[in-house]
Amino acid sequence: MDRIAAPAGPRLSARGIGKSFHGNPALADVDLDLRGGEMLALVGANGAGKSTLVKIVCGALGADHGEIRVDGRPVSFRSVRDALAAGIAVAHQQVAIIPSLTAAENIMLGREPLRGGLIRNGPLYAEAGRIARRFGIDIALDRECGELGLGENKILDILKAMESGPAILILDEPTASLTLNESRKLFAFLSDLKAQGLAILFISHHLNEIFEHCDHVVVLKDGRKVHDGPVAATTPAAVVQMMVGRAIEDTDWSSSAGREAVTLRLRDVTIAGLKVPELTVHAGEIVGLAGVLGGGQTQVLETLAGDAGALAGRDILVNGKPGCPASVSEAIDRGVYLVADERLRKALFPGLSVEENLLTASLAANSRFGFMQGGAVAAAARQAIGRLAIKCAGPGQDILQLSGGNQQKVAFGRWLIRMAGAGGGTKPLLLLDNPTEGVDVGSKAELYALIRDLARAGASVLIASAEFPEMLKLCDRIYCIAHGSLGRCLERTEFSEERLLLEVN
Ligand SMILES: Nc1ncnc2c1ncn2[C@@H]1O[C@H](COP(=O)(O)OP(=O)(O)OP(=O)(O)O)[C@@H](O)[C@H]1O
Repeated sequence: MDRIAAPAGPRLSARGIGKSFHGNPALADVDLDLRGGEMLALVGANGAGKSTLVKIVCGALGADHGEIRVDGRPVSFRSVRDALAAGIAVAHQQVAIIPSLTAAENIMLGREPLRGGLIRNGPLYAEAGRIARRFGIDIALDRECGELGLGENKILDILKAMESGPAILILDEPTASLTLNESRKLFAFLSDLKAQGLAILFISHHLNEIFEHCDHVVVLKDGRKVHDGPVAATTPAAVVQMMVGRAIEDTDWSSSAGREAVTLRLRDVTIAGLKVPELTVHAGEIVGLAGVLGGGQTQVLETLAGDAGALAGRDILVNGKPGCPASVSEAIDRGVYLVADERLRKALFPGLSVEENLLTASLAANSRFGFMQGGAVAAAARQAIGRLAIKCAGPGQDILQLSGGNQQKVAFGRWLIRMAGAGGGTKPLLLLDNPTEGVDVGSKAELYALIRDLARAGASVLIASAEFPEMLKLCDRIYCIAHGSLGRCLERTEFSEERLLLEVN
């Protein structure tokens, strides 16, 4: 940990960094300075080049141009290991924690004290305890990580990254799926690390976090740096303007279409241990499910989308039809469309192109005698790419080459194409699980407008989001999950973040 003692100059300097992919520039001439004891926010719209810059700085990707210095000395990284040896550690968005191991075992993973080939538990717990105390962490070290909250797992993940004693820590969207309480714990931890002299590079789409916790902000737009200055010298509105080139209204996106027929009704059912005494959604309505992470919201949405087998119960109506769909294809035929969380694991097909991913739910509608109708297919994909402003080299690009936020838009676009193909007959029931994770503020507002317009045109929407402010903006009503049961349903007049937090804890 000695490396943390900060020198006067920047710990990390990048100069003139450039990178193109197949001739398309992702970064052009970017400079960045990061000092010890500073938390620097790197922001930009989806596809602006943030992850590419981080990958270059941490040795995962080579730059075409430019120079990186650590403590004033030029460095050349050929791997993440090289960057780690120079004192640069990264904690990625997805936590690399093994749920079946205890907190101590995860902290010590790969460097367990051994005797005769056997792990020595006493010294393992003693060393894990020493590390936890060193960073002021108060987590039960003998608990299995699967029983801990995501926020605690995120802190453990960062603790693991701290094991090499880095002077520079890079955090790529660390709060993307954390609730407010979990984010608070994480920021308290980061603030301690900063006080100890660590230099932190922080990527986030949450401007409130940046203005509350960061010292400096660098804005990227289309691969170029367009702003670099102290957070105290700017405003969220100015940063948004620089990122997306326009102001974003902070508005109410709820449908307020008036309640029509009930399209979704569950009464007295239990879904994966969560009691649901009653849940209703009307056509034209946007309804939220608020809970702590792992509260059962995902299981409710996946069950309704036919992804968890049949659901027994006498009073079940899903998109206007009795009973719960027993399979995903039955749900899709009923007009029940799920935008799943964890996009790369559940919502997208990693080996396929943007176009193929967009069309997977509409193959039948776009084929004739078993053959895909090339023209219709290409036109539908192009339209979705345009409507959602998906930044890609073209429809044939591999989905994995898109930035995270743009991948998320593809997961959404698939259902837009399906809805267009299905015509106006059956109105859809949209099930949205953290639908804007990793999406930038500008694109978020566009997705909110789209969801509201779909609801106003008669769709029913059920949404779960770790971002409570998102649900407060979008929903007409919100059900709160507490103590293993879907409980109180708040009307818009009762909405506030504090109230939601009180109801779900
Ligand atoms: N391996 C790759 N091959 C081709 N293009 C790529 C590759 N990696 C990134 N890109 C492109 O580089 C650009 C910048 O992407 P990057 O992931 O750095 O954006 P980002 O700012 O991190 O976006 P987000 O907020 O969505 O995560 C995008 O247009 C992306 O499609």
